[in-house]
Amino acid sequence: QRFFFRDTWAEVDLDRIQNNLTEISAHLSKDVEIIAVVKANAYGHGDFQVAEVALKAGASMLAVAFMDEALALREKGITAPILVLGASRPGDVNIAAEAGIILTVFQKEWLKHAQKILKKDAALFLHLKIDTGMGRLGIRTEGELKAMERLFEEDPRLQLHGIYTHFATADELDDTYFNRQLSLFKDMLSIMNHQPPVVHTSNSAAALMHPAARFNAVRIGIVMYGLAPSVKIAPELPVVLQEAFTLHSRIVHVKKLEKGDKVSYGATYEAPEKIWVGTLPIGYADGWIRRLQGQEVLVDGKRSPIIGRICMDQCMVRLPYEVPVGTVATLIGSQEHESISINEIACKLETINYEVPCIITARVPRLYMQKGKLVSLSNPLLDEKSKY
Ligand SMILES: Cc1ncc(COP(=O)(O)O)c(CNc2conc2O)c1O
Repeated sequence: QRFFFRDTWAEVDLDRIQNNLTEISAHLSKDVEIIAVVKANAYGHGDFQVAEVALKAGASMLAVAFMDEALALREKGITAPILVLGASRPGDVNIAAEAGIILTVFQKEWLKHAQKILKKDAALFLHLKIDTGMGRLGIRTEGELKAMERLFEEDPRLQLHGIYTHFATADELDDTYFNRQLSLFKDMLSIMNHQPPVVHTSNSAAALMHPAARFNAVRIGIVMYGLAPSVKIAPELPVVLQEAFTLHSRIVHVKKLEKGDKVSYGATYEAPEKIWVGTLPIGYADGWIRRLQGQEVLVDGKRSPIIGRICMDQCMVRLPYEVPVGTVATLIGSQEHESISINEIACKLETINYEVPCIITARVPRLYMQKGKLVSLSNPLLDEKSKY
């Protein structure tokens, strides 16, 4: 395993990401564009690698959370349009304009400040965000909309390229609140002098469960990674998804404990009988947080519980029997007939599946697989310039 020196790694199956996206776009009508949401390092999967695959699979645009993520993709060679979904500073608009990055706007003052900063020949592409009930970012009144529209009409440097909103409950079975948001958005659209080129409201759940909300582009994140937007709608999804992210480590130490022997900080775990114990080089600084004590990992196809407190860089598991040092442990993924899904980890952590791949930190290298082969690897600790 060259280019990383600690035997813990994540594997990202790029074929699965491509297939998920192909499945989804086949389900949508062909006049609906896909905006691939690759923020937060593509939900922990690798922003550049996922962006490449998503664009190849037909996405026409990428979306990220803030400008740094957009500029990072540009520096890695991505030339496709990138929409920044979050807030940005008016002072940075020239950088965005020059890098062909589309910003989200939702305050008239921001727009007026940007006008003062923008170079005279700049072209700044903007998507106007409407807050129809998410309560996060966006204009909320028709008055704000008309005032902003006037600013766009009077200044050719400001290109109103899109308008969008975000649903708070698209992944729930009850669509009352969803329908209220959708109709508010349509009301706002209806008072505009003319509709911008790109109109989008849907995240994964809305794109798959609410065809009436598609307009001419959808913002696809979680289902591209093969994960369901929520446990509730998982059984209703009209496409088959394949999880793309797995997590593995190799046992670095094996020992037999006698009844009463202790394991890890606080000596909180006491061997109930003679047991075999393995040590894994993964801990809470890798995002494998302490709450995961007791979670099972797969060793030799058997579910093996993490015993004692999880340390910063290591944790211990109770082995089914003696296995050789170097045996692979699968923390997320499958071995033989057993599998541990991201959803199982999310349940153990009392969180949602989105959070799990996001919290696996950068010091866990990502290995990219295509057609079963390792095609690239990202290890921010030892990047391309490293001599190792
Ligand atoms: C504005 C916006 N559009 C689209 C998406 C993609 O959603 P999906 O992954 O469900 O398809 C997100 C994800 N935003 C978040 C996902 O988790 N927390 C968030 O704020 C978003 O914030």
